[in-house]
Amino acid sequence: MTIKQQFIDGKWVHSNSNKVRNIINPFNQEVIAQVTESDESDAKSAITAARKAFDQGVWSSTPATERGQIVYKIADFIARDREELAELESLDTGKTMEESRGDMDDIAGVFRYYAEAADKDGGEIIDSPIPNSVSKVVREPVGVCGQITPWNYPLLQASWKLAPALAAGNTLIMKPSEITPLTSIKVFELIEEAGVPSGVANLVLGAGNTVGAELSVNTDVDLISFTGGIETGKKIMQAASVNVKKIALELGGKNPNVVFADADFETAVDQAMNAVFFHAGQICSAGTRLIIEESIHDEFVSALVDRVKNITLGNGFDEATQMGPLISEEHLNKVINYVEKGKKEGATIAIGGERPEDPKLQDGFFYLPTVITDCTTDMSVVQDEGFGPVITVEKFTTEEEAINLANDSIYGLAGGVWTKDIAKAERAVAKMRMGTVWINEFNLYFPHAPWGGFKQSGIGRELGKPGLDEYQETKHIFHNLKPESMNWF
Ligand SMILES: NC(=O)c1ccc[n+]([C@@H]2O[C@H](COP(=O)([O-])OP(=O)(O)OC[C@H]3O[C@@H](n4cnc5c(N)ncnc54)[C@H](O)[C@@H]3O)[C@@H](O)[C@H]2O)c1
Ligand SMILES: C[N+](C)(C)CC=O
Repeated sequence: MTIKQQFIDGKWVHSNSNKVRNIINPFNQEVIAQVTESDESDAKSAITAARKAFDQGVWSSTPATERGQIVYKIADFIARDREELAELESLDTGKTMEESRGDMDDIAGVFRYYAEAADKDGGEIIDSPIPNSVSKVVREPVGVCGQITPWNYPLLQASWKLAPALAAGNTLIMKPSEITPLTSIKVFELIEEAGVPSGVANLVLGAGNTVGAELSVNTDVDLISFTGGIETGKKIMQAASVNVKKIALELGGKNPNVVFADADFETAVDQAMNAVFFHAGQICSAGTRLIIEESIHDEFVSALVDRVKNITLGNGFDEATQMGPLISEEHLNKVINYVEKGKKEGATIAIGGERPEDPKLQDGFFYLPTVITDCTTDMSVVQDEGFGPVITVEKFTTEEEAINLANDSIYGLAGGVWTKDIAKAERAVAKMRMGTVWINEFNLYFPHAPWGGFKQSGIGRELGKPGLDEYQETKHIFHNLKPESMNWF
């Protein structure tokens, strides 16, 4: 098996340690690839390359239109290699091919969006209050950017960082999750093919506490953009303080899905399932907290349970599969413990709550889609991010109670409301403390609209114009057209 390499200063190279990591298919635990395992010294080499490339101005002084054209080429190559990329993503994460193909389309869309945005900001002229002067504002790249991504949407989360950083003229070092690096490696081949100059985009592969920690603490890095868990986010924030790096954090969520009695019942049931069982619930914005109006609670739970019985678990490459495995044994154990804790706290397992018995699924990290009822807001299953195919159900009787339940969380990533009453929907979302709120929808995102969290779900925004702003410094240029002595001293 060829050992996949890191990409530093325009070259594919082995790590200094020469150590190798096996990459595992979560469906059957087969080794699907071997990658070089970077360490701090590799991260330092990549940072040096990115620093040099930035300081030489090779990319930042390339006209924005030209940068946009190169970023557009990356989008075209992703579209061209869609099937290969989707296969790598499904092998690596266990998600279905349909999901992976959808991800690749979204990813190409993100590169296109930022390619087009690259030359659209000509700065602005300020109406200066000082006579005989010109006051203008320009946007410049931040500098050297460290980018750290998680395993659940490996290339999608990478694209939200790579595309705006490149479009804005930065240099970067990306570190994908050590367990799902395959699509990121492939996209760096496409970045090279598109003609991004050497040293501008660098890829290191390896563990968070070595490579990721070096990116966070190194004073030659100007910005660190991280997507992942809240505890890692806190460590990165602390490390980044050493040189007051700019930080962008996309962290976890425990996302409420509020269903009022007047909602379109069938659609709300169907979408409540999509909200949580897509990618086996391993989605930051999964609608894991179902909050149902009491008058329809029993009927809703019963309809949900009936449909959950029919979810087909299996290999992501099998067209019949609706839900794949969890990412790893370690993560499976976390989900098992999370549900067991809920049981001890008095919640009821309406369906699921264990591993499947099907002999064909025993080599994979599968967990049954699970509905937990009799939940109260103080329970850990309601408050903690389980990150598995598990939905908890709470009841409410008044609009105010529904909103209070929805907001009762340290997180504030996303949430949804289902009702036919337009005024009620608008009242509800106005009070929900989350970065994204959906009315009669769940889990939708697109490149044009910003994404990010209130409260402990993060700092900053990705996607949309704010996603580009993260990678830009704002500079005010004041030009005195009639300089005169002040005669103050
Ligand atoms: N808000 C969002 O948009 C969003 C999107 C996807 C995932 N997530 C969150 O990601 C989490 C799941 O991902 P995960 O388990 O890979 O998260 P994680 O925090 O364990 O790891 C994420 C990345 O951080 C690296 N890392 C680990 N320790 C580090 C350290 N000390 N310093 C620097 N880097 C370090 C890892 O190697 C990995 O690349 C969930 O909480 C999920 O909600 C959030
Ligand atoms: C941001 N999103 C929804 C694509 C993936 C979250 O895990």
